[in-house]
Amino acid sequence: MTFDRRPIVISGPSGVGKGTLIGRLLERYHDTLASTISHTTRQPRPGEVNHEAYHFVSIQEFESLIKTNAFVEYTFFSGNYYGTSRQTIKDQQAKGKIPVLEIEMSGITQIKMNKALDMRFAFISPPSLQVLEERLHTRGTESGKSIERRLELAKVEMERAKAPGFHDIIIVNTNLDEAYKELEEWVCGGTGSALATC
Ligand SMILES: Nc1ncnc2c1ncn2[C@@H]1O[C@H](COP(=O)(O)OP(=O)(O)OP(=O)(O)O)[C@@H](O)[C@H]1O
Repeated sequence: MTFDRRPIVISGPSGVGKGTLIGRLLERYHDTLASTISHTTRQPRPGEVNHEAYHFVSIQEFESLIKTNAFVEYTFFSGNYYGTSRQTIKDQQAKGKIPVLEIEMSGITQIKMNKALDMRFAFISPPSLQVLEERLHTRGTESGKSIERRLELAKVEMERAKAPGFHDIIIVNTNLDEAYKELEEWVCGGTGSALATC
């Protein structure tokens, strides 16, 4: 039996529940799936451990990595760089794991432009922008301005996600358990089944 070992890319607007869904997936399938570790130039938050939460680097280091083509995708957001290195994908594959990437829209475009990369893409959508706004407020991690900016970006992402074939699956996260089940089925089952152990 052959299994689909392609890296899994999960995207969606900020606050839609990606982190929550991916957390569940990785907890359940930790023997098979592993999240990649991004590079960032932002400061670590309390409790964030270098090389676990992120690879924290200086702007100079990040820019020199860009020049050496070290990233499959990177972006500059809110004054900081964020990127996924080729190395973090290889590291997880070397451990026999299927890499799971959580990235935003421009990252997907960069990955899709690179024909040498073969990944599969899931988009997590909120039921509505209003619900998304409520979740961001409830999470309590963002200022009013930051929520506004995230909602603006969400509109663009949701519009872009409608383009046929841009994502392999769109999961509407209305009910968390149902959205999780749909994600798990996509990861584990159907044609191009990813996991032997699901
Ligand atoms: N189906 C759901 N119903 C209600 N609340 C939800 C649902 N899914 C997630 N949430 C809540 O919404 C908030 C945002 O979720 P989460 O932090 O996972 O989003 P995210 O997409 O990872 O955001 P970011 O990209 O900013 O990290 C959290 O407080 C989470 O508990």
